[in-house]
Amino acid sequence: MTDIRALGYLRIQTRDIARWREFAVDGLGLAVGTGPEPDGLYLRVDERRARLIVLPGDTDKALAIGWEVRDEFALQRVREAVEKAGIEVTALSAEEAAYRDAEKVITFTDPSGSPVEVFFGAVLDHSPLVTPFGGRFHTGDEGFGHVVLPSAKFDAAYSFYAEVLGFMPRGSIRVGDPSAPPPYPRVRFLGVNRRHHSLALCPAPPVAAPGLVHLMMEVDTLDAVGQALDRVAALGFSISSTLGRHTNDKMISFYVRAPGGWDIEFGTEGKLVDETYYTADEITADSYWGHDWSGSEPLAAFTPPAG
Ligand SMILES: Cc1ccc(O)c(O)c1CC[C@@H]1C(=O)CC[C@]2(C)C(=O)CC[C@@H]12
Ligand SMILES: [Fe+2]
Repeated sequence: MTDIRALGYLRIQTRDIARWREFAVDGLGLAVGTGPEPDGLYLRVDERRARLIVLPGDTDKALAIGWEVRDEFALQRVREAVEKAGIEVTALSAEEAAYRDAEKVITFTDPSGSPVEVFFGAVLDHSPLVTPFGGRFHTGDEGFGHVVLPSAKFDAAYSFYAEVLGFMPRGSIRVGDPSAPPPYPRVRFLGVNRRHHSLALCPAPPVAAPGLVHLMMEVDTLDAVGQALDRVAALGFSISSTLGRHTNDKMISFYVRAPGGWDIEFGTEGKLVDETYYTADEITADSYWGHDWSGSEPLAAFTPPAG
């Protein structure tokens, strides 16, 4: 069992915060929340002040993947486990934790180089959540959603999340050349709660930015998914994958390119896992239907910069 309860938040940096606002608010239908940076875009989908924090900067990249634990004792156990694995951990000051709307936060870099924060004591916003198009997001015990991270040190990263942090393996899919001999490169899915996966690791070349393949957010109806698809398409955002239903979590989703070269997966009907009976299986198709990626622009995480 793991002390990690859920994906809590994602903080990113972008060169084009105005376009990000159009994308997230006018397109995906997230509510505008509040936060400490006057120029920051704080995006709210539930009773947390912000789940997705977008800050202006000179590159597009992930600043922090925020994982949540239940209390300070769990946070201390995580800290000890990570340090025992030989990774340096920083305990943030009370001011730095308040900046993240948490009571206590530790930070470290995972074996692939992704910036990780682990926190407890999320600060809540009890004001009514008014999303611009009435969309209702599925978070709660299942957390914010899932992230897919590129990894150039796949085996070390997988072992770290599964064996040090205690994420539960939730199966895999082979990727790359189907005629290549074993060992097969795989995307591996990992869960920390009843959401099928809160994290997936994807083998990738060593590319500096943005450090994200996608972030998945879940809404409560198929109509809300379709309406968001219509809006982002009308706003000129590139649809990376058509609508489809995944074979592992059974989610119906589409993928759209965010400013910065990575995707948001926007879906519904994700199936809850009963860990009592679950086994980590290998899926041989990503979807029962749909999910046509042929129109996708290349993901920055798989594309070394020119020159
Ligand atoms: C297969 C699958 C199941 C559940 C998900 O939430 C999900 O995002 C995926 C797709 C993962 C997908 C993949 O398996 C092969 C490589 C892909 C196409 C990418 O390059 C991004 C998404 C990746
Ligand atoms: Fe996904």
